Amino acid sequence: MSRFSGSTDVPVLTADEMRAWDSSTIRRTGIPERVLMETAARAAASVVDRLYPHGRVAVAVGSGNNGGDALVLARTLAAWGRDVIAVQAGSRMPDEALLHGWRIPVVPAEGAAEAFGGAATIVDGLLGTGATGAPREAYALVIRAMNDSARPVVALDGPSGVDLTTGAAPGEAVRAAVTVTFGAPKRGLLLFPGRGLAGRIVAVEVGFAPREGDAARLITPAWAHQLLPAVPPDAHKGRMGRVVIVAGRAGMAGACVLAGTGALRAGAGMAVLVTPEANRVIVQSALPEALYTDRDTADAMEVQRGAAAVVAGPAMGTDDDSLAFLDAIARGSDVPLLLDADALTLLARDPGLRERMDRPLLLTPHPGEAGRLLSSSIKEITADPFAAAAALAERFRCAVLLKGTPSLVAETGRGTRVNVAGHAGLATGGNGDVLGGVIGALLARGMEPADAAAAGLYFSGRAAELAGRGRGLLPTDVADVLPDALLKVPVPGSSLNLPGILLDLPAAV
Ligand SMILES: NC(=O)C1=CN([C@@H]2O[C@H](COP(=O)(O)OP(=O)(O)OC[C@H]3O[C@@H](n4cnc5c(N)ncnc54)[C@H](O)[C@@H]3O)[C@@H](O)[C@H]2O)[C@@H](O)CC1
Ligand SMILES: Nc1ncnc2c1ncn2[C@@H]1O[C@H](COP(=O)(O)OP(=O)(O)O)[C@@H](O)[C@H]1O
Ligand SMILES: [K+]
Repeated sequence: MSRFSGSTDVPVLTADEMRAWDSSTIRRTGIPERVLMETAARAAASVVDRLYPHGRVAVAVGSGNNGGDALVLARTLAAWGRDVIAVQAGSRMPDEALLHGWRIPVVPAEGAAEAFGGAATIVDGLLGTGATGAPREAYALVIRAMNDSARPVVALDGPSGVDLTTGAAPGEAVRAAVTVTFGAPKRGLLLFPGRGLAGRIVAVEVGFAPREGDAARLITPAWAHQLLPAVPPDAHKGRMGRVVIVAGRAGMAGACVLAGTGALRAGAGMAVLVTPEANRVIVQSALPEALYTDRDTADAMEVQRGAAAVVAGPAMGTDDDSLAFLDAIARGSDVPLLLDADALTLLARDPGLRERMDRPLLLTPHPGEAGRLLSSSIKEITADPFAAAAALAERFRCAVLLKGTPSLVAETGRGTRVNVAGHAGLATGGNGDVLGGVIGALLARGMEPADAAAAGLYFSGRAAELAGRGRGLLPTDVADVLPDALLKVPVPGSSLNLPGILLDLPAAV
């Protein structure tokens, strides 16, 4: 289960942004680089000592500052009484003065396999944010020895060989059990394959200045809960938001039921399901709390009267009749509109739909739908989802929730929000429908589209974590647990029980 500090603000940075933040902190605050390194390495030493308290620690040392962190960590653990050995991968060691006179045995890269074989735990201090391209030969040799050793590896800042901006691994890459990352999680740790290679991700605070500007940020529990509008004690159904859901062509009633359930479980005052007559008996039996409207005879303006938000698309169909109805819906009101699934395919076919509507808009594509909207391939979308989400937001002048691992929320002029709540048990058809309903309810409570999208992702992901059914999780389970996710702010802190942990994310399995 993901664990966070109480902070509302945890940036997610590219390697370049990290370096810029580094140097601006040093320039503005006068803190010496050595102090940042000392703080980072001591935090990592605490994690290593807490998780792996017994046996020898072999520390792989690169020639840059990531190697400097490794030397400080090695010296710190030695001073704490641990048995430590270093493996030198670069042609030179970082400044020996970092060892403060502690004598740590050092072996060359060729001795890595033996050194790792004789250790209980390995620390990867080869490459961090300064790496470019695939690890060169001596580094690759050490990385292979690490991965072959069957010992747990703790990576400093990131697993060496992973591009900390893109998550790509162009050559040999460390498979870490744990990554201790400094100051903020790096974007490349949250994107696959980097996410898979990083193992458990522990982000530690190391003394940076507050982060300004529009960098990407994590969707944290504290942030999501603080956004939720309070429920007035004298609430009535009219004030809690009426959500209109256009979903489910004939024979596809499930999408409509799931979206409606998501909306009501997330606290909507009323859900109106607009779906063909053929689905009526099913949706009314499955969700008697919702109102039913026959899509084939509905007037698009009339059906949106009194609505606070509209969700359109899940399994609604992509034929000409569906496009005509979507067009009428889009033009028929000015309350926030969420377009998902088939509505996105229709929008890709008729992008002019955007110009014909005048209302706050949120698109929630998966990479396939995003590819159709941007006329690019799924591969291009997933290679740089941050860029794809931003391009969609720009192109359609709206908020965009791009689904994936991780799912992202972008809007022009705002920092992208990154969701890390949830797990692969959500990869089941129907979870997108529940999510659409949840976001619809949040929109109906007056939240901004990008905020509603980000909060919807967090609360659905958190519900999936709380439901605890692993890969057997059903979308209805997620909906059932949603009220608990919405009610309870998780207690800050991680099982490491150390101060200064910003994020503690379990390994992706
Ligand atoms: N500067 C600071 O204030 C802080 C930096 N920190 C650490 O410093 C790291 C960044 O340090 P650097 O900028 O020195 O960069 P790195 O240590 O990540 O890497 C640069 C070194 O690796 C070599 N190198 C680059 N690509 C390579 C490749 N493909 N194969 C083999 N060698 C390669 C370079 O020639 C250089 O010697 C961070 O990841 C973090 O671990 C931390 O100490 C926290 C504070
Ligand atoms: N491995 C995963 N980890 C976290 N969230 C996931 C994972 N797989 C899917 N999800 C989430 O589940 C939802 C599935 O949505 P979608 O692909 O539209 O499904 P469908 O339309 O079939 O219901 C999205 O919010 C997605 O981000
Ligand atoms: K590293």
